[in-house]
Amino acid sequence: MFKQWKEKYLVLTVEGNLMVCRDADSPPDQVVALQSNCESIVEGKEILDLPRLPSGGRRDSCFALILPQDKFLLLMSDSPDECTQWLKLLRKVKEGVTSPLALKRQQSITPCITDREPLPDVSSDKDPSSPHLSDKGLSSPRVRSRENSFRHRGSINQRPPHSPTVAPALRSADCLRHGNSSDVRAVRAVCLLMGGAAASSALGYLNSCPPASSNMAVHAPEMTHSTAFSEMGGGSSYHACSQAIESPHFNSFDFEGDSDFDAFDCGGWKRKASSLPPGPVALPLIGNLPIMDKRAPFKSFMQWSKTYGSVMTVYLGPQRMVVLVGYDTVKEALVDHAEHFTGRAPIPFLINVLKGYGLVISNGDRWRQLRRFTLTTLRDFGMGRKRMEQWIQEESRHLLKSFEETKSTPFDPAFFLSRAVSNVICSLVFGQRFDYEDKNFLHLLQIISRLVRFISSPQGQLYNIFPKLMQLLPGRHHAMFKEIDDVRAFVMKKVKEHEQNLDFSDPKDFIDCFLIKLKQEKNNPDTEFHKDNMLATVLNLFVAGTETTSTTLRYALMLLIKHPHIQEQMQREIDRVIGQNRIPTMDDRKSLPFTDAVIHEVQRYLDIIPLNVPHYATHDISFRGYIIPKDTVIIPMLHSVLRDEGQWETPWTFNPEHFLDANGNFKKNPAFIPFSAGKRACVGESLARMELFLFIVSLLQKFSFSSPKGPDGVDLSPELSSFGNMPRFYDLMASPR
Ligand code: HEM
Repeated sequence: MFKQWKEKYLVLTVEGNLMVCRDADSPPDQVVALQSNCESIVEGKEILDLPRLPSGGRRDSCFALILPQDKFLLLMSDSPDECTQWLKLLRKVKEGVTSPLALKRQQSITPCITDREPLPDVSSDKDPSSPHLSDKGLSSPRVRSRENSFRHRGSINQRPPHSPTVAPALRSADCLRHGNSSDVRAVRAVCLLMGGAAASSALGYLNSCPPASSNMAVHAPEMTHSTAFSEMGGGSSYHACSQAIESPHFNSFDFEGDSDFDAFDCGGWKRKASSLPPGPVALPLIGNLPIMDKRAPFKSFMQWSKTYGSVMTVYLGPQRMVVLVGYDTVKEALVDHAEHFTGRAPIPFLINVLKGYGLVISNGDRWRQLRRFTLTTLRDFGMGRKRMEQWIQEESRHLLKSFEETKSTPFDPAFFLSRAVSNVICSLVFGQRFDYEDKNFLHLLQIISRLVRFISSPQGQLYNIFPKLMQLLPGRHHAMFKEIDDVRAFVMKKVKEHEQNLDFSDPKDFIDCFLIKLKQEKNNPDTEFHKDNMLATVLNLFVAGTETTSTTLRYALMLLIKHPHIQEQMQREIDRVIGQNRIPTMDDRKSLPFTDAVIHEVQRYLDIIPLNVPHYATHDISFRGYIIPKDTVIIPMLHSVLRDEGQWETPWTFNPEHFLDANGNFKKNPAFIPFSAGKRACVGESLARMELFLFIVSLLQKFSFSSPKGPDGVDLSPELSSFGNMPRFYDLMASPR
């Protein structure tokens, strides 16, 4: 399994063999014949899936030797400069431009980093472009302990470390490491990535292994410090200059004797069971469910990641999942390696509801076609633009009126808010808004709310884990599926109406555009523009465009009631910039930094989709030294980013200062990703952000919000916390200002 970067000693022999040693005194763990056994040498910037670097490590300090059979040796030097010099030297030797023997002849050959004090002649002759040994390396305790070293005990190196005259009995005089000390060019090298697919590469090579062995789990007891060379399958046979180098074979070695196989023949990055990220022990069929917090799985994931790290394997029932934790990891996956992390997991409940179609749950070409079309069409209809702003301003007017009608009496704001928010997406998709008194509209909104709550309930999660079983058992999911049929019937009715009234030269909304596309593509056998995808994508937009934004608004008001001083500060800012009468616009946002910061902080603190919408490995993915096998569900955990202690000053507190600089100006934070990130990120982000800003500013301009139970009576803890963090229902009072 992948463990960590480790410091290793590299020794370049005059024969052009690069020996990888544990330390100055150990026999080589691996030998690479540069000219015959190294296919190429690549720089860090060319390595696509460079595993996570240790603190202070740099991509441009890394390089890899590509070996036969998809194996490679990944190395990192202390600095980019040193790396460049290593590359120069190794390439020269590999390409035969500089013969190692010529190197030997140049007393100044470098890297001149010995495991003893520098020789007097070295510095004077030294090639200025050569890597240097840091002082730290010279005084390394490992170096100084050589008197007790393995080599010293063995029969090979009987001479004092500095004696240039003692010819070692069992060494080749041409070995830079073991030859005449004036030739010694043992190098304190570099960090070497140990373990896992990433490191495995050629590390297993040792001629002391029985050549026939292909066992992946061969211990190398002969490699321990207490073993003499002579015990290693024959005296000098370990030596880089020996015959066996010509016919290398690869095996697994547990270099540390801790049963954690640092290196094994894994064929490059290819998957082996042991290259899966670590995670808690899982039971057959039920996986980690018995130890998981069913009401808030993300809490268990956070807890486990303290033990298993930021990339871990978890089993939700029989389903293997890889959970990505923390800003660095999630960003690296979704943004830096977007092409690998864009897949969507099959979500049984949604597949059932959507009959397998539509943007949200699709992959491959279907997803690409639908996503491009959806984004373009939403933009054409003004998403993120002036036209959309006007629709939201218009809807705000209706919302304010409906609040006014409550006459400062307590009411549950949930459906007031969802009617307003939904009408914005309805204008885009259906080309119409619905009256707040429209009973059918309210019925649909209630179903959508129940649907999202159901997915976030333990029962909904159970359906997604054991769909076939749950289908056979009685339960709320059956009622849920029936209710969703009502929403589907509504959408179908709207599609029919659109078909009857369609004007090809003047599309009025998303459905019109889809119908036109459908006609244009009717002779294209590969088209994804058909009725099933249309129905499902319209359902996606209707549901996603309604519930997330309205729940965020509901939670925003809850937080403002809980923190009246923040509410008052926002009102003061709004009064100063906009006044009480002018309709708020998006242009006002830059003049309302405090308000903007509060809205961002509401989203961060609410953390509405803590686990993200699950992603999927549609192929084997190599990531940070692990292999995420095809068909693994991937959870790029938004909660872990929005609460990342390295990114936020007070991650567990509602604190608008997170988005303000010392001068009170709005300050961005890259870890603000409630809409996720990368190619699969929310398509409605700009619409949702516009709605949140315009609705909240309009409401605060006209009302003050309070709770009949006072600020302390507001319970911010979510009622449900699996797929979504669902805030509790509550009553508020809207008092006109
Ligand atoms: C506060 C409001 C919203 C939040 C927090 C939110 C969040 C998210 C998140 C986390 C995802 C999953 C991204 C991923 O898989 O990496 C997503 C996907 C999606 N969202 Fe939103 N969303 C919001 C509003 C909206 C709105 C208004 C719409 C409608 C226009 C919308 C439509 C979608 C769609 C269609 C997807 C699926 C995209 C795909 O699979 O390619 N969302 N959203």
